[in-house]
Amino acid sequence: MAEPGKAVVPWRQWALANFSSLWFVLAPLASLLAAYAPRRLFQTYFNLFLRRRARRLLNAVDPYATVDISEPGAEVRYSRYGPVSDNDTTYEEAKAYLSEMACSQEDARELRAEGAKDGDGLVISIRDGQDVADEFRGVSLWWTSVVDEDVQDSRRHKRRFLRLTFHLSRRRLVVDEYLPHVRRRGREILFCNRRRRLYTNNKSLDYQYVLYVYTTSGNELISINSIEHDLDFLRRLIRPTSSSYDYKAWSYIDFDHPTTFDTLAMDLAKKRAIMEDLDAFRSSKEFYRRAGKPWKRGYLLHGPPGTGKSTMIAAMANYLDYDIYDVELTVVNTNNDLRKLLIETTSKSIIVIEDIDCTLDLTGDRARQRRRRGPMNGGYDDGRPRSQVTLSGLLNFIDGLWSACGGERIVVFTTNHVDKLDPALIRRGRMDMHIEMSYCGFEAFKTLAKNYLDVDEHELFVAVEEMLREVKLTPADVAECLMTARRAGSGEPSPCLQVLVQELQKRAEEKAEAEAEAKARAEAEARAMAEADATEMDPDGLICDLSRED
Ligand SMILES: Nc1ncnc2c1ncn2[C@@H]1O[C@H](COP(=O)(O)OP(=O)(O)OP(=O)(O)O)[C@@H](O)[C@H]1O
Ligand SMILES: [Mg+2]
Repeated sequence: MAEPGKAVVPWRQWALANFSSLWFVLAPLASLLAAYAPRRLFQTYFNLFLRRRARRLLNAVDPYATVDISEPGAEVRYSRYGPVSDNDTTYEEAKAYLSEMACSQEDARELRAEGAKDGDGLVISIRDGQDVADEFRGVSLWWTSVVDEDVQDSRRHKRRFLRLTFHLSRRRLVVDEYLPHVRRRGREILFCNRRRRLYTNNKSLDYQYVLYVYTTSGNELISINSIEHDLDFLRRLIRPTSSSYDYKAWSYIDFDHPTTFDTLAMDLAKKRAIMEDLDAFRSSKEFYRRAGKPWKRGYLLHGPPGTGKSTMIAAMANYLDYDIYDVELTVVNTNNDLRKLLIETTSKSIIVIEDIDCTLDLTGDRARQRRRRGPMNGGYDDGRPRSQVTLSGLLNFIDGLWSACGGERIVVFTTNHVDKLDPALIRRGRMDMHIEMSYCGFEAFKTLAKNYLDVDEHELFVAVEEMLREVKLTPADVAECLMTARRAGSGEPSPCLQVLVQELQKRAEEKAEAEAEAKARAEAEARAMAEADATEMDPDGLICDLSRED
């Protein structure tokens, strides 16, 4: 309502009267709208409509898509513990795949060669900017090596990519089938070209735990290495110091053992059975998957010292072309450390625990283990923390849930005293095949004679065969005899075999003496027992012998 005394001004009149002031407000707004709205409209329109159309148009002109596989390590990634190594192996796998292709294609003429990481070989790859064509299920694909100089990086880091170009309509085939095929084949090539390794575990970290105690005077650093309190509780509060970040669980050297199954001296039927078993294992990936079993197999090698248990492991590794992980249990602190070791092993490997009966207290007396260890830590042996690895930890190591990761692993235990081991440790399913490595038989001897003297037949063989039936000599002993004459300068087989025959004769005599002694001792004992029985039954000698006439 209008106020009394004041004329009613229509809004138009009011607007005209205030036009100049309104103009000042509206003009900038209008110009802003004029400038902004079309661009916004265009962008929306472009995004919704034109871009899609443009892409279609582009696809019609250029119907090819690309996938880049970049060299690892181009970007340094950081975790909260510091820089982390790039474990993506796709680039290396694709490079190995291309290397094989480049070597087999006549068109690929401009190649690059780099020294292989393992071994003396060269890795051939395509030169930057060069193309190599491939065909997969009738579809053509092209690979190019591309170098991208990262100008933002002050060190002008060169990033290399392997670029795969393919027709857009084949995208699913490339992603779902071709690239996995490239990785698989690349892995196989890398595996064949690599030098095999013999790993051994490093001593578990003695964590230098630190505890920050917040006090009124500031933070104090307290080392609690030897605190006899509930370490488990403290471990939840604290983290290991930074020295543990670069800790490596395994160290390795190139594995270059010359033993093969041909040079391994043992009963031929037994040897063949082992080789067939290994063959069956290697080719049974699908079977294990179907049967719901992790792809691994356990072998227990038992027998006296010097019968070739360690030699057998080398022969297995050479036969299967696997790496060896030699676990030294005494330097593994806890079951958890043991699990971590397992996780860091690769597939196609043999995990070995030698002399399992001697390494830890892993015999069946689990109650004694518990008493010895106490609830928290294993105490100390010679000032070093005693390993807390338990039988159950080891059982889990062999066939717990973690053991299934990776697949294609062989576990080998060796022992001189199979009877000392907990039956749970060596039951079938854990140690699937029990192999007894025994004293040297004639067949094993013939293998050693071939290895050391390069002879298949000799007149002394008959004598050796006869004596080996009587005398127990380990293959290590036989090998030593055959080597003795060689060391003395004779390369001829006869002197070497003579040494062996003499050794066998000596052992046969010792055996006969020992047997005679044992027999005499047994007879003496039997006589003593008979006399003692007689005295017990007739302490006063009253019973007379009626058969006697006087
Ligand atoms: N069966 C075998 N075939 C060929 N060589 C053998 C055989 N057994 C032993 N040798 C020879 O004897 C040496 C010792 O053998 P090896 O270390 O394999 O015995 P082992 O059974 O592992 O003994 P230990 O129980 O003491 O560990 C080997 O270096 C090898 O030269
Ligand atoms: Mg051994």
